[in-house]
Amino acid sequence: MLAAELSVDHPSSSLGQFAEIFFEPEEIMTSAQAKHLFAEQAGVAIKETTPNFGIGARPHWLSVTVNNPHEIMVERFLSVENAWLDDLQVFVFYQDKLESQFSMGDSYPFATRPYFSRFFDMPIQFKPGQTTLLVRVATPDPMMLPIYLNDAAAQAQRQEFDQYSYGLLYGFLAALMLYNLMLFLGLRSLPHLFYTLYLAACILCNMAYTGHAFWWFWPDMVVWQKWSNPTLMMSYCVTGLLFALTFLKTRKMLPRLHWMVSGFCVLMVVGFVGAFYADWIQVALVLAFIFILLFACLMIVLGVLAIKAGNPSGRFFLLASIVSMLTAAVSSLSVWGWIPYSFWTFRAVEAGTMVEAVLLALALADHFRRVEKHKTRAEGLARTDPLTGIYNRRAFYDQVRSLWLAGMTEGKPMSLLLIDLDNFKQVNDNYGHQVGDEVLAKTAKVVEASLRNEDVLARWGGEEFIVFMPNTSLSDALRVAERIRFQISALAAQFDTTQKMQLSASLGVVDNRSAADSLESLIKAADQCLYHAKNGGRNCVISASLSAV
Ligand SMILES: Nc1nc2c(ncn2[C@@H]2O[C@H](COP(=O)(O)OP(=O)(O)OP(=O)(O)O)[C@@H](O)[C@H]2O)c(=O)[nH]1
Repeated sequence: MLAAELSVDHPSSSLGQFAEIFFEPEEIMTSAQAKHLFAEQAGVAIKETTPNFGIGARPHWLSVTVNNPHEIMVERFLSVENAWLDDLQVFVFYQDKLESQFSMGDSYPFATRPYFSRFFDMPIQFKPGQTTLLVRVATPDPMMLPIYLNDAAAQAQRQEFDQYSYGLLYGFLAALMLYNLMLFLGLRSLPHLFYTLYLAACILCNMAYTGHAFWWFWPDMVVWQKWSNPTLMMSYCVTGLLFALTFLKTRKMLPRLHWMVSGFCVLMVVGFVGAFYADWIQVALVLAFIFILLFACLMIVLGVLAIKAGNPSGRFFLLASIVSMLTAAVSSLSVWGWIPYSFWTFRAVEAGTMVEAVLLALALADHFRRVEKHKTRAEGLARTDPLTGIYNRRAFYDQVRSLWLAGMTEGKPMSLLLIDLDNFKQVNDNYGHQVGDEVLAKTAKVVEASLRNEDVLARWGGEEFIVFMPNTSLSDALRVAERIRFQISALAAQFDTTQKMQLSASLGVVDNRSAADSLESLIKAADQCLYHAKNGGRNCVISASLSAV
């Protein structure tokens, strides 16, 4: 015997370091032939906690000798914690006699398993003394063999942790997925749809390779079970890239890369569909693994180039992709046997998926916030006069219409002022257009300073301003108008010009009682007053019911 024997008294023992191993020659062997070969020392001790023979390995046989030092029979669970093996046979020999045997794997319906679990678990009775376990594994998938012998308590503990941790993972991803679906339905934005699909593919892909999906969703569909892993891996990559392309707006910002990535996706999918129809599962698996590897690299390249092209949301995206790639690399390398397999290295990708999902959700939120900010700014700009910073004509109507209607309904007094700078053409001609602009901006400031918060001031045209004053009688409005006229005249002193500046304004003032039954007619009446003020010699206030003040 090359390997040490294992005692039943070590719960959660990993079988790898107690196993001898050989790979099966061309023809399928019986358990008796295999046992004979092991007896002739054809096996080698592997001394690794988790034996790993990579993708497409030939069927392997393992032999482990288990010692029960007690005088009574004890029960232990043999647990092969790899959910994707196609064919697993376990033979239990006691004193050279075959006591029991188990056949299971992805190529058998789930119901044939001796114990309902996502892994390959089986209860084994160990009689006093030595028992030999022979295990035969055949699968085109990565042949990684974390095999444990657990007592009932350790088995229950492992299962409990397994269930809680996957409950947390699926619950978290499903909640995020539904939330993004709602956002898509509400906002109709494609990145939210593809992110939802990406999360769905991510959950399903994880459920497939962890064996949950076979157990819960398709326990009798052995052919689909065989194809589910590579198919869902492909779906994961395709939806992830669709999300990246739409989210990073590559079609507009990085068109060449956009078409290259899209073409690559199509090529991979066509290749995969071909392999599916030809029933080349190994080709499909290799394609899926290559796609996953390139997918991780592409996501990082897309993130970097998007940031370079000036897309600020690319930062969260890049961070998410780096986390995802690093953790996926740890898990993949442990599955392929390039770094030691352990619970943590295998499940690193799941922790990475959760972090990635949060970062991508943040990326979407950041993108949404930027779009909203841009929209609000654009809306603000569309409503603001750029020179003076006050409302423009359109915004004036938007603001005042509802105030006017409310005032009319409640029978409140409302007044309106039209202010026009006098001989403004001369200001431009004498001091230049730039000084003219400054005069306009300062006029807006002094008028604004003379008003209450509820009054609405806007630039009505070139050198003309309008003020709507809710809850204001004509006499109050006249007082304000007069103050404004005075302050505009005083503005001239603020300009240090060689030739003393002459500045004044004419104002037309009306109220709803004396002048109008609609906002338009109120403005028209104020305009007429202004016309009279200009004709009357300028630098004065004319109201609808009063003569010049
Ligand atoms: N600097 C500057 N000038 C402007 C702006 N908008 C309009 N103007 C000028 O304002 C002047 C208005 O001229 P007019 O309509 O003849 O009026 P006015 O010279 O003020 O004469 P009255 O209104 O009759 O007192 C024109 O010369 C326009 O070029 C602007 O945004 N900046």
